Formats: sequence, structure tokens, C-alpha cells
Amino acid sequence: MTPRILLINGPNLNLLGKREPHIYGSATLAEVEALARDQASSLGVELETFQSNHEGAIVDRIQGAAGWGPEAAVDDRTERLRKPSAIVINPGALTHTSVAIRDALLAVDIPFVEVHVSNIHAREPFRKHSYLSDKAVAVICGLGVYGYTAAIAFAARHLKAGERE
Ligand SMILES: O=C(O)[C@]1(O)C=C(c2cccc(Sc3ccccc3)c2)[C@@H](O)[C@H](O)C1
Repeated sequence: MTPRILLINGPNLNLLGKREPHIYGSATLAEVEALARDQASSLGVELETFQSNHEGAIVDRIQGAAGWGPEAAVDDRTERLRKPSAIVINPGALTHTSVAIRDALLAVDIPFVEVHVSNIHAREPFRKHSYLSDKAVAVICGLGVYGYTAAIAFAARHLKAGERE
């Protein structure tokens, strides 16, 4: 079955390209998602995207990836769970505050890559801490929107390597 990656973007990332282009670049979220989808497709991987400004909605979507809660990812035609094999997540500001997202990611036990458009370690002190990084398979930050394509490429290779084992 074709590996699936779930790309999650958190609060305010719907504003990508519209504000603070000097920090977050000029690409819109739609352009970023298209870039990521092209990258996934070129590697034979399916990509599902989700963006929310609400912590609980993100937790619900992560739980849904494991077939739990209101957002269970079920295939309409076959009722099979379309569970992602990996998650790529840019939690936005929730990176620095959300134990709930950390707990949800640990609960579903799906490998995840943490992505940040900016280099959070070169910014304000409060952005230097992430509640996710110590549990992430990889953390990519400061590559701009190309961090997403790097994360997809890494996740796809990680999945393919797992298939071969
Ligand atoms: O660099 C990132 O990708 C990051 O995850 C993304 C963030 C982010 C995402 C979207 C918007 C903003 S700030 C903003 C608000 C309105 C308009 C433009 C930018 C920050 C920060 O909160 C994080 O600290 C870092």
C-alpha cells in the first residue's frame, strides 16, 4: 500500500506569504502544500494536508490518524483506515506551548518530523524551546519553505527504509 504522510500546519500558518515575508518568505500556505505534494508524489508517497489555528483541532486530527476520536481517517469507499505512516508538523506558536500536541503525537506512536520555516534558535528566547523536538525523528528549521520538501523527502526515505527491513 502506498505510504501516506500527513502534513499538519498550526496557528497563523494560513497567513504564510501574507505577513512578515522577511521571516517566513513570500510563499502562501497553498503554494507550500503544493510544493510538498509534488515532492511526495515524486517519491511515490501520498500526502494529506491539514491546517488549523486551534490546538484541539490539531490534537483531534493527530488522534484521527490512529483511527481515534472525531477525525478518524476512514476511507469512504472501503471503510479502511487511511492511516498515515508519518507526520510532518509545523505547530507554529504551539511548538513552544503545547503539551497536548506532544501527548497526542506520543499516544498515536506515528513517527513525525518537526519543521519550522524560520530558524527558531536564532530568534526570541521563548521560541528556542520546543515541546516536540526531543521526540521527533528529525527537526528541520531555517530552510524557509524548503524545509517542508526536505522533511517530506526524509520522511519518505525513512518509510521506504522501514519497508525494506
Ligand atoms: O518558523 C516557523 O515555522 C514557526 O513554527 C512559525 C511561527 C509562525 C507561524 C505563522 C505566523 C507567525 S507570526 C505571523 C502572524 C501573522 C502574520 C504573519 C506572521 C509565526 C512561529 O510562531 C514559530 O515560533 C516558528
